[in-house]
Amino acid sequence: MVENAIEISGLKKTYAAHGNQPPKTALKGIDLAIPKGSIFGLLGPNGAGKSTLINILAGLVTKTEGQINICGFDQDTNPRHSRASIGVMPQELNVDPFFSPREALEVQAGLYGIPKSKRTSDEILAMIGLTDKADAYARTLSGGMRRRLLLGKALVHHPDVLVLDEPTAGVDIEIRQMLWDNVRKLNEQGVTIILTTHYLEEAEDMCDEIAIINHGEVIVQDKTPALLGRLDRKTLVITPETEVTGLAAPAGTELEKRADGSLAFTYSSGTTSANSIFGALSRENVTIKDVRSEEPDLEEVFVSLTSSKSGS
Ligand SMILES: Nc1ncnc2c1ncn2[C@@H]1O[C@H](COP(=O)(O)OP(=O)(O)OP(=O)(O)O)[C@@H](O)[C@H]1O
Repeated sequence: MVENAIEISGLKKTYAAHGNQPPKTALKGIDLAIPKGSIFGLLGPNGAGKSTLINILAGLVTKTEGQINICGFDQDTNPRHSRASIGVMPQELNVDPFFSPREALEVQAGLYGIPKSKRTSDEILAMIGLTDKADAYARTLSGGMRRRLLLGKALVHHPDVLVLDEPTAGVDIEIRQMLWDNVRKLNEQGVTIILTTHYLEEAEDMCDEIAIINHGEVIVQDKTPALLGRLDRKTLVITPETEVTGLAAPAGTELEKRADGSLAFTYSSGTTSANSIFGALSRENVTIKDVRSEEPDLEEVFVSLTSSKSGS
C-alpha cells in the first residue's frame, strides 16, 4: 500500500537564461513526502518556488533533476498514470470565454481521454454550484464562478490528489466557504489535498501538515500543531480589577500594557514559569479579574522561520 500520495526527492529546477536574464535556480533540492489523505499546506514567501513545484507536479514545467512519484507512479517512467492521478486548480482565472461551463468540463474530460459514457459533468456542475450557469458563456461568469469552474475542471478525471494554488486569493467569504466545504468533502472521500495560500490562518485551520519553502528549499515540514509548538513563546494576558501603574516586568518576561488596561507578559515557557508573573502581581497587591494565554500562531512561526534565512 502506498502511504504517501506524493514523494519528491532531490528535486531541482533551474530556469534557463533568456535575454539579459541569467539562469535562475528556483528549486535547490526538494525532498518532500505528502501523506495520503492529508490536507497539506505548501507555504512560503513570494518567489520561494511554490508555483514551480506545483507546475512540475502537474507536468507543466520540466524538472532539471530529481524524482517524483505520484500515487505510486514514477513521473518519468509512468507519466500517463502519474498525470492522471493529479488535478490542479491554477491561480490564474484562465477560462476560455467562449465555452460554457458544461463545454469547458467536457473539453477538459476529452483532454484526459475520458469516454463520454464515463464523464460526470452534471455531477461536477452541481458540486461547484454552477448548474444554473451550465450553458452560459464563461465570459458572463463572475470571478467567483470562474474560480469554481477551475475547481470543476481540476476534478473531471477524478484525481486522487488535488492541488489548489492560492484558491481563495481575492474571493469573497461566501465563495471561500463554499470552496472549503467542497475541499473538506473531497478530502473525506479520500482525496489528498495540497494547498498553497497566503492566508496563514486558513492554512492553520485547514491543513493537517505544512511544509514551508524558502529560496527553493524546504525549511520545515511538520504536523500543524507541532509546527505551532515550535515557537517556545507564550503570552499571558492578565486583566486587573483596577488599573495597575508602575509594575516592573518580572525577570525573563516582557510586559506590554494594552489599551484595554490588560497586562500582557510574554515569556519563554522553557525558561520562565508563569508563577514568577503571579508572584510579582501578588507582591504588588494586584487583584486579577481575568487571565488568558495566547499561543503563537502560524504567522509568527512563518516569520520566525523565513526571516532567519538569508536570500540567494
Ligand atoms: N519561467 C521562468 N523563468 C525564469 N525564472 C522564473 C520563471 N518562473 C519562475 N521564475 C523564478 O523562480 C523563482 C521561484 O518562482 P515561483 O513562481 O515558483 O515562486 P512562488 O513561491 O510560486 O512565488 P509566488 O507566491 O509569488 O507565486 C522566482 O525567483 C521566479 O522569479
